[in-house]
Amino acid sequence: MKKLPCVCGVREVIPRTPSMTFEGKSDFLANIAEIHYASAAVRLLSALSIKSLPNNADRIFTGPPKKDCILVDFVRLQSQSLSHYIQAEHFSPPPHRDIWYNCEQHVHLEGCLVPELLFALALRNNVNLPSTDGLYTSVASYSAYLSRNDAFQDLDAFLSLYYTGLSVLQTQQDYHDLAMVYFRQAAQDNVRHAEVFFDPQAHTSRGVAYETILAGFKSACTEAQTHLGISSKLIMCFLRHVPAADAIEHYYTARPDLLNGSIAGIGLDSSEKGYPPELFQGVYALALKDEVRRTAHAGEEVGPHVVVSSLDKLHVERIDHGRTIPQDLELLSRMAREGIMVTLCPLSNLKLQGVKSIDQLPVRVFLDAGVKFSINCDDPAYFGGFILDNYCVVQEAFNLTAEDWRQICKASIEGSWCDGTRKRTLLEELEVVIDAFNKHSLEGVTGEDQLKDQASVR
Ligand SMILES: Nc1ncnc2[nH]cnc12
Ligand SMILES: [Zn+2]
Repeated sequence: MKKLPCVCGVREVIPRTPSMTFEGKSDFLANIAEIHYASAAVRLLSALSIKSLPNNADRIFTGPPKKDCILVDFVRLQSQSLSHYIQAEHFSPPPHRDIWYNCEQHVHLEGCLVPELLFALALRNNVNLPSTDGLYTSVASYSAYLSRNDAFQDLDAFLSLYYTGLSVLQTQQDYHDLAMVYFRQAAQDNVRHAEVFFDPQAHTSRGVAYETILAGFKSACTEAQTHLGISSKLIMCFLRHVPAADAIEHYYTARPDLLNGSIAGIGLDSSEKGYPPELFQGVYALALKDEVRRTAHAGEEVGPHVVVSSLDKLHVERIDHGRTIPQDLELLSRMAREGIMVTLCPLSNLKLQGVKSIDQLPVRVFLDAGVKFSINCDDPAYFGGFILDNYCVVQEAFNLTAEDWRQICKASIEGSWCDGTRKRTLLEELEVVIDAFNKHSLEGVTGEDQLKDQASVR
């Protein structure tokens, strides 16, 4: 059997030869020469229940994948048995991979605190992570951490883990590093414009200055633009479980940045049950008066009435999640009529038990009803993947056509808060990739040819 030159942690598999197969775990591990990219290595070892690195793969690299490597879908590795996964037919990339040219509007930067950064920052800042629930037992307890991620009962169970981990974030550099985890992956996933959430109250309540958080995130946005070509906007979210007066106080602290565009708008997140949108009418009225952009999480765990209240009482321009919208047919047609975009987060809804399977999400319903929506990753460090993983699971569940994807990618650009010039550029670029895809399809290029093309580009 051919020796693998290297294994990389991304979500698609490019076989060196279409016939390459492995007999099982031990064969697979025996043929890894190097594991490249720490997060992937950690996930791989965890997926295979391996406690330490195999002898012949004792070098772990960080940074972008090398060209000469085998790319492995670690996300699927976690959910399927290795023997199932390594069948040759699972080695082809999704057919529409090339036109997944996208914008993302629903990702929490705090939700990008991947285990390797979490534990590195705990060391860097001398933070003792709690071990009472057996979760953070040592700086090497990645597998405990990952297995916890697979067992969230609901949103609040996840949020308790999410807020606990934030204690490692202390300096401007920490916030910069956190945001760069997202932007680096986004660049690999073909994200061209990203609107990213952050929760200032979750940090100021621990004594971190608002200015520290903002400076770290802003410098990462600048780096993403300069080095990765990704434009971005910051959206500050208010925490529903914290009294609304605190949201108003934070609004005034951030107001100069909201008015000068350093922060593009406001959002509302955290526990949905028991904290109706009405509680936050005051702060949203301030934003409306200041002509500051507004969005809110609604319809993630609770029914469509919270979406209606968010529209009517908070005057939001977008709905984050909106999974339950189709339960109210009048609301469904209103969303289409008023062109209000929904930022769906498939893997998040799956992991937090909102749906039993991805095909229960309203992807086809929204497409047919003309509701604009984008596909997003929410908290990728916790839910098993970044944006492309979400695109992959949607494709698997709904078997969408190139035209469906065109509609989704177009909506994700049109529903963004970037200016008209940037939108036009992105829309033009999208048409170029779709034209190339259609031309390829007409010419009858086979999946295998596309695979070869992609492998040679890398
Ligand atoms: N999925 C989610 N819902 C509500 N608040 C959040 N904060 C981070 N992720 C969230
Ligand atoms: Zn969210």
